[in-house]
This record gives sequence, C-alpha cells and structure tokens, in this order.
Amino acid sequence: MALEAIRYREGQLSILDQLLLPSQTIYIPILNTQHGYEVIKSMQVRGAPAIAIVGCLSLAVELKSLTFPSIDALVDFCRTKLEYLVSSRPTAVNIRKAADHLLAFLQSFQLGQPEGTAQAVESVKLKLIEEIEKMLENDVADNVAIGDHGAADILARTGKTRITVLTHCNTGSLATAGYGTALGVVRSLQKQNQLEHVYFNETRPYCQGSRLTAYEIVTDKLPGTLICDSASGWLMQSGKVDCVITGADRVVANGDTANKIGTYMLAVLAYHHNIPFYIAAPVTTCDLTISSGKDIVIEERDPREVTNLQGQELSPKGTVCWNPAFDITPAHLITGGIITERGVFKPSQLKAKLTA
Ligand SMILES: CSC[C@H]1O[C@H](OP(=O)(O)O)[C@H](O)[C@@H]1O
Repeated sequence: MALEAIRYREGQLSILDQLLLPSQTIYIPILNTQHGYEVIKSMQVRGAPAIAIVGCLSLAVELKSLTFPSIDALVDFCRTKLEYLVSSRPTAVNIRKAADHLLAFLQSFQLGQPEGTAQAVESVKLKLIEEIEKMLENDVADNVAIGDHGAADILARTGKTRITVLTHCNTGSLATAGYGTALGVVRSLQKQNQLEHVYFNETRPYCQGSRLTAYEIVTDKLPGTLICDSASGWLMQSGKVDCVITGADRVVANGDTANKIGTYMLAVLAYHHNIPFYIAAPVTTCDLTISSGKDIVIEERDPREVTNLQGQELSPKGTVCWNPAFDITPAHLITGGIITERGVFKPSQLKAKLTA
C-alpha cells in the first residue's frame, strides 16, 4: 500500500514531506492554516486534490481550539483563512471550489441566526469540521470510480485485454487522499489483471515522476518503467503505448485543461501518433466558471527549481530560466476523453454532463 500523503487521525493532521521523498519519510504536524499555507506553497504537499484537502483540514484543526462570539465572527474568520489558503497556488482549482463550498455551507446557518447563542455557534463550528472531514473519504471513493471508469473505457476503445499506459507527473496516493486519478486508472487495470505496463515520465523540474510516482510504483510492485520526459515521443513512436493518461489541475467548460508542464507536449505527440490521450480528474477539478484555457492562471515558480537539483547547482550563475509549473492542453487534443467519477466524457460534452 502506497504511503499516505495526508494523515488525519483523532483530529490530528500531519503531511508527508514530499520534498524529502524518496530518501526520507518524514511526517510534519499541521496545527493551523499558516502551517497549511506554508506546506502547500513549498510543495511539501502537492497535487490538486491533496492541496484542497490539506488546506481545509488545516482550518478544521485550527478551529478546534477556538470559540467565537457569533456566527458572523465564525464566518468572517473562516473566509479570511480560506482566501489565504486559496492564494497559496493559483492554478489548481480544487481548493477554490472547496473554499466556496464551505463558505456557502456556513452562510446557510448565518442566514438563520447571524448572532446565535454560544451553543449554536459551537454547533455550527463542529458541523463545519465534519463537512471538511468528509472530503477525505469522498476523494478516495471518487478516485476508485475514476480508475474503474477509465480502465473500462480504454479496454473498450482499444479492444485489447492488456494495456500499456504512459503517464506524467504524480497523480497517485501522493497527490490525493488515496488511490489516485491517472494512477488510479493504472491501479484499476492492475486490479483487473489488465495492466501490461506503465511508463512514467520523470517530470522535470520537480521530478514528481522519478521521485514520487516511482515510489508508488515500487511500493505497490506495479510493472513500471521510468523514462526521461524527452523520451516520450520516441516511446510513442515504438508502438508500445496504448494510451496516455495524465491528471489535471483545472479542467474548464470547453474541456481545455491545465496540468503539469509537459502535458501539452505529450498531447501533441499522442495526436501525431494517433494514441488516445485522456485526462483523469474528479469533478472537484472541473471549473465551469471559466470558458476556455486562455483564462487559466499559470503558476510560475522559482527558476532555482530548474537550475538546482536537490541543492546541487546545475547551471552557471547568471543563467536566465523560465519555470512555468503548468501548461494548457486544448480540448481537441484530449482524444480519449475526460475521465471523472461520473464517467468518461468527450471534452465538448463536459459542461452538459456536469450540469445535467
Ligand atoms: C491528481 S494531482 C493533479 C495534478 O497536480 C500536480 O501538480 P503539482 O505536483 O504541481 O501539485 C500535477 O499537475 C498533477 O497532474
């Protein structure tokens, strides 16, 4: 069983420091939203679903030790903390959607009794904490459904009984509450004894593939091979790859998708080689408020993440570097479809299917 990115037991939250994997397995206690913000910003915890869950759980942990004079005061406190957490990383939408959901949840009580007795305020606070805690179980269940829907679609589309997958970045138990999204599809194929092989990209510069996905593949004894990002085209040209599946940080209304830098390159290569390209993501990663990918904010990170490798200077001082953390894959290149817990949808169908 792969390591847990998030540990939440008896109201205590800790996260696996993914900057230290695979050489060290260190869990960091998270006591409040400031800690939550810092570990998300530094990418000690990362992955669109995991970011949302850790951010919101850090609020739940902070709330436990606090009391509020009124429901208005509780709502104002939570709004301030959630907006701060949302500002930690701009591209993944999950934490934005989770914050909006929790604020709407709170406001449903506020309308009734903005002041409220001390007992009523405490009761609303505890209900909010329960609502946040449900995010953990919901995410794992969503990922298993994504995995099973994706496996069924690929088997039907290819007519094959054993599937070889190419994937990018880390989308497994280290990016979610468990099982994973694109790597969840790999796990479902393996569960059904229909995984021939999974090739996974190192995913420079953060190396989510060579450090994190490799960790999950080795731990779960999956038939996998690590490749350099630059080997992706040559592998596809070999004819070994039946499908390419990646995760997502934000899928917008027309199906355009933001994901780890290098995803667009894979989609273009897959299109050239006529290999189905899938995005695997829970509905919590879909943002119908944005009509197309041109309006998605792409996070740019410290160039030293490129010019340094685990503290080793790779490039001479003065090297100019551009380090976008994500890119946008246009819907027409997502030829396999968007795999969600509700089913696999053509990009053009997504909005209608999610609003039906
Ligand atoms: C299921 S994780 C989704 C997504 O998040 C990763 O980005 P990061 O490691 O920078 O948080 C990557 O884009 C994954 O595909």
